[in-house]
Amino acid sequence: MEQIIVQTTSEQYPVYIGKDAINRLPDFLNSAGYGKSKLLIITDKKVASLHLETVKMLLQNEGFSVIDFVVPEGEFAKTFEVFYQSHTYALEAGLNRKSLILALGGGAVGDLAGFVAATFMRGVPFIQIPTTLLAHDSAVGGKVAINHPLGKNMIGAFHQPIAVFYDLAFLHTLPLSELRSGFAEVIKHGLIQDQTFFKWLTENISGLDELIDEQLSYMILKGVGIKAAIVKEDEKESGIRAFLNLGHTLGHAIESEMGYGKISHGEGVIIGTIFALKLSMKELDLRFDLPGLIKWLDSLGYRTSVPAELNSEKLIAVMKKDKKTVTSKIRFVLLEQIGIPKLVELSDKTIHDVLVTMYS
Ligand SMILES: NC(=O)c1ccc[n+]([C@@H]2O[C@H](COP(=O)([O-])OP(=O)(O)OC[C@H]3O[C@@H](n4cnc5c(N)ncnc54)[C@H](O)[C@@H]3O)[C@@H](O)[C@H]2O)c1
Ligand SMILES: O=C(O)C(=O)C[C@@H](O)[C@H](O)[C@H](O)COP(=O)(O)O
Ligand SMILES: [Zn+2]
Repeated sequence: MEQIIVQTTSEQYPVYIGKDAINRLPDFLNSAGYGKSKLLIITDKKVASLHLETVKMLLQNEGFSVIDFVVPEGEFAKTFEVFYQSHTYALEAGLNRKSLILALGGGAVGDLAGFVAATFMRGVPFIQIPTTLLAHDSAVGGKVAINHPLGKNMIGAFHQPIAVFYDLAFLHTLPLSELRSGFAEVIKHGLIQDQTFFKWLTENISGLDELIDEQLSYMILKGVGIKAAIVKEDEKESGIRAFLNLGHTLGHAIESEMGYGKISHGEGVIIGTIFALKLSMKELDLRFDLPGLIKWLDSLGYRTSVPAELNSEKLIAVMKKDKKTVTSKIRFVLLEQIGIPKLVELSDKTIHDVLVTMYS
């Protein structure tokens, strides 16, 4: 069992990572003073069918009072409607300010449940119990949100969990497509902060269907470590936290233009990352074997070009609403070198000229 402490300006919390990490939950709750609290597990339909019973039984056997609210899978959970329904359920079930919310699932469940926790009676504590590879990123750092038709994660808050229990056994039921989505954020963490780790990934990961626990655990520890270090310096994205957005400017625009849930978050991020690397080579003289990277990504089953049905002008218009953008120019995370990111504002013409090369 590994433990990483996340320290922000105002909060400090543990991330337990490993097999059987979930077994630590009852003791944690008792020692943190939640022994008598009503616990609300928010999870999605798929995760409920696979893992809800395990978590509920663990808590009920130790005498906790636990209820659950099951939401639709994926981006369908990150809507106003489901957000509202979650609040209605919590109110009707008699949750109060001493209650605690547990997010059991991937990033979509974590983002929704965290935002419900951030807003229920002006804020109650919550715990992340990630069940996807992607959630090594989403469960740490306190960004919680739902989507708006005009943009990804547009309605949200910063609300740190009080703990994260990352039990690798939950990941054994993940389909290949979800491992692929999650691995995109692992690659991102290497690219923005750790050249050696990025090189290790390209040299050691040749198929996502054959990942073993040791590799998963190594990647999660690295990713959480990188994220925790960035969030420690800049909890609310006034500076370096924006580097965690590598590939997301175009990635989010692709997700919202295709319709949330039509392409996974990670697949959008990979296309956005290739775009950011092309821009970096043009604007910052980044020296990088992009054909080699694309070949590797292709072999892992990623889409590496912008879907043909998406209009480049419309994508640029959507990117203008990106949260990083504060002037008329869109702001991108680019790389001066692998491991050395930089925020750069670019003209529409520069963006357009490179974007049109992103169609196959
Ligand atoms: N808050 C953040 O910092 C942050 C960071 C990265 C991504 N995100 C958000 O996270 C979301 C994507 O995360 P995700 O892919 O983990 O989300 P997800 O919750 O949508 O999970 C993906 C799919 O996998 C299924 N699933 C989850 N765990 C499973 C398991 N153990 N076995 C089988 N199936 C399982 C879910 O039912 C769902 O269908 C996006 O909305 C993205 O915007 C947030
Ligand atoms: O934690 C962060 O900061 C990130 O940017 C992590 C991203 O992987 C994640 O997708 C995040 O939700 C994007 O945030 P947003 O502010 O661009 O919506
Ligand atoms: Zn992301």
